[in-house]
Amino acid sequence: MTGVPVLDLAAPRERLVAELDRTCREIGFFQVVGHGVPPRVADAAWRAARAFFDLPLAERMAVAMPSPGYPYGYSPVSGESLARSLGEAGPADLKESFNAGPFGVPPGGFADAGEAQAYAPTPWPDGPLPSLRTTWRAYHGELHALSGRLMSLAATALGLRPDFFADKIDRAAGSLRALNYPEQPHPPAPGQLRAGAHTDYGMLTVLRQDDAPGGLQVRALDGRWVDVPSVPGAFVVNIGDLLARWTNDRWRSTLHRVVNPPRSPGAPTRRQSMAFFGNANWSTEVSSLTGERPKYPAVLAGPHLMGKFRASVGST
Ligand SMILES: O=C(O)CCC(=O)C(=O)O
Ligand SMILES: [Fe+2]
Repeated sequence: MTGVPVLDLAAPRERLVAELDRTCREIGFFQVVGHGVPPRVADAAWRAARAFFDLPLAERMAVAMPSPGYPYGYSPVSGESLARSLGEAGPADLKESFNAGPFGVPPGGFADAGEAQAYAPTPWPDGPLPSLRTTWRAYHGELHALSGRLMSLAATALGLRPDFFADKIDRAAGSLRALNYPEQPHPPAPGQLRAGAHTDYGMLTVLRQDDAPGGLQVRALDGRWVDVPSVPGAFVVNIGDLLARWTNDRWRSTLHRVVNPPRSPGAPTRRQSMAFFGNANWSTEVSSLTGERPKYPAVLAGPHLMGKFRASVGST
């Protein structure tokens, strides 16, 4: 398989799950159309994110992540190195982000302080941008529902009953992140990228991306970096480490990165993306569900994810 296929979620289920299994084994990425997320909900959240990044830095910093390792809020340019989550001493990424946690708290209290932190409040900007919170609430709800549908398809593709994951993701802290990759008036430092090569940590990531130069690339099985073109209205979906581990590596959590735009003066190169990170319930035990000899020891979903996140912000 060369490139990242586009799957139509409105296609017959049998064909869809066969294609899903194939692409998750071979490249771990696909794009989806026919997903049913209303464009006006997606566009409103997208525009609010752009307006947030257009605010003066002082106003963005007013909602900065309050401490290292705090999962939500604003992270300024060079505040994160995704390559560092893999233990590499990568230079800081040329991106800024705003990160929002879940919009409600699940019933029944938290298992431990880690789970409570996954539900920590998001520091929302007020005043100039009341719409960030309201538009993101609607978008978060849509993407939470879409990732539930994708997990049902995933279960079928893995030979499980369609609702296998339902009670393992129903109290998961899904988070929403908007990324802004600014213009690059000066050449980046050697090895410095918009986002360093990394894998995602959780179950599924559902990404909307701009059509701008300097975009997302995925590392194919043969080691080549493959562009993920912007398809209007589509979401890019990829498998995270936790789901790959759960499938005993039948499915791949693939390295990806965001490269710098070409240094062609005059052409606008600002790029935006929005990622929804779908997770599993904090206390769900993840151990091979393929029936083959497990390659990895069992882990609890939440603590495993939080450890990776902390490494990426250098707070371990
Ligand atoms: O901006 C993108 O296209 C990808 C961002 C990404 O991979 C991430 O935030 O995990
Ligand atoms: Fe990623």
